[in-house]
Amino acid sequence: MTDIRENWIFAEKSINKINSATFQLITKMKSISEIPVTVVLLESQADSFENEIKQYGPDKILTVKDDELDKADDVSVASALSGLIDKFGTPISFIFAATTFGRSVAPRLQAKLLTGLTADCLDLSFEDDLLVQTKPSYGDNIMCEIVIPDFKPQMATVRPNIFKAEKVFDDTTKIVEINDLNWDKDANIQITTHVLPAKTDENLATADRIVALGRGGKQDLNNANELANKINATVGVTRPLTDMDEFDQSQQIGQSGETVAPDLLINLGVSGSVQFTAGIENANTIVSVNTDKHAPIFKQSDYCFNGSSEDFLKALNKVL
Ligand SMILES: Cc1cc2nc3c(=O)[nH]c(=O)nc-3n(C[C@H](O)[C@H](O)[C@H](O)COP(=O)(O)OP(=O)(O)OC[C@H]3O[C@@H](n4cnc5c(N)ncnc54)[C@H](O)[C@@H]3O)c2cc1C
Repeated sequence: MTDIRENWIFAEKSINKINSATFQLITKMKSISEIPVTVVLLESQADSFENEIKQYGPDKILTVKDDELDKADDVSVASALSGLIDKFGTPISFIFAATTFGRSVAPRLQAKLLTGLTADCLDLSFEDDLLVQTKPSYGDNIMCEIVIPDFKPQMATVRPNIFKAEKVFDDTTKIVEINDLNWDKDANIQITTHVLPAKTDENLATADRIVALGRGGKQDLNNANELANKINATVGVTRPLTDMDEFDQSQQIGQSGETVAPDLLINLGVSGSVQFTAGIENANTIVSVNTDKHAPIFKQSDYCFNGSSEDFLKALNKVL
């Protein structure tokens, strides 16, 4: 297979829109790549998501138009991407968002291509053509830099909301349309319809304001809900609270939950473990409430209230 001097990004689609993590990856790759950045987009004949993607300034978009592939499952998508590499050559790197879909497609493609993949990266950089992939390890206590010197494409999945997406205002993106890609259809699975998850209005990853409850704040759920309603915030939790009936895993913030980037984050009874703080690095203003004045969360907070979450919530709800 021939090598091509390009870095590729997989454009992930949620229902009827491009996942914002794709735009974040384009901005990041454009800032570190000295060679062209190409976005791979699979879409139906009627769609034109390339118009949205090109606002973020990739050098090229490979648009595969195929109504069947648009509805394909992760096994078939991996097959199609492998077919695309057969057709155009092996890029230097191929990057996916570390979403549920990206985490499923990327390793399937890696196995087909017999190359290396680093999952769940927090940062990327290049040393010439070598992609340096930074990811947390040992319970997030250290950051590892991983490289794949001997195989291509160098593959990585990157957590959403680590990088900021920025639109650009030049119109130089080249769009290449492909209408004849061969791919193996997975005969075992047929996707007949896409259904939006029930809680799209409370999506933590894109929420502007979050009230986060920890073990020290769980008894104040009613007051916390009242505050969240008043300031139009989404409620998130630390991992231990996902064992309670009131919460589920989709509300968990942190290393094994959501990475969030709100304008305002209010932590109530959250100690500030590294696994939790790994998910809040891009929050803008952090307010934390804790009865322990030495709680680690205070080190990462802009405003600290050393006291009980009950006192804090009652006082704040009263003035709002
Ligand atoms: C592989 C792995 C992955 C993990 N992933 C995640 C993850 O994604 N997200 C996550 O959150 N955790 C994760 N964890 C768990 C993590 O290590 C911590 O156990 C967890 O974050 C602690 O949650 P907490 O802060 O709610 O509880 P605690 O650590 O028990 O802290 C409770 C805090 O509340 C304070 N407090 C007590 N009473 C009050 C009160 N009345 N008012 C105000 N403050 C009070 C206490 O002083 C304390 O600081 C993971 C662990 C592992 C091993």
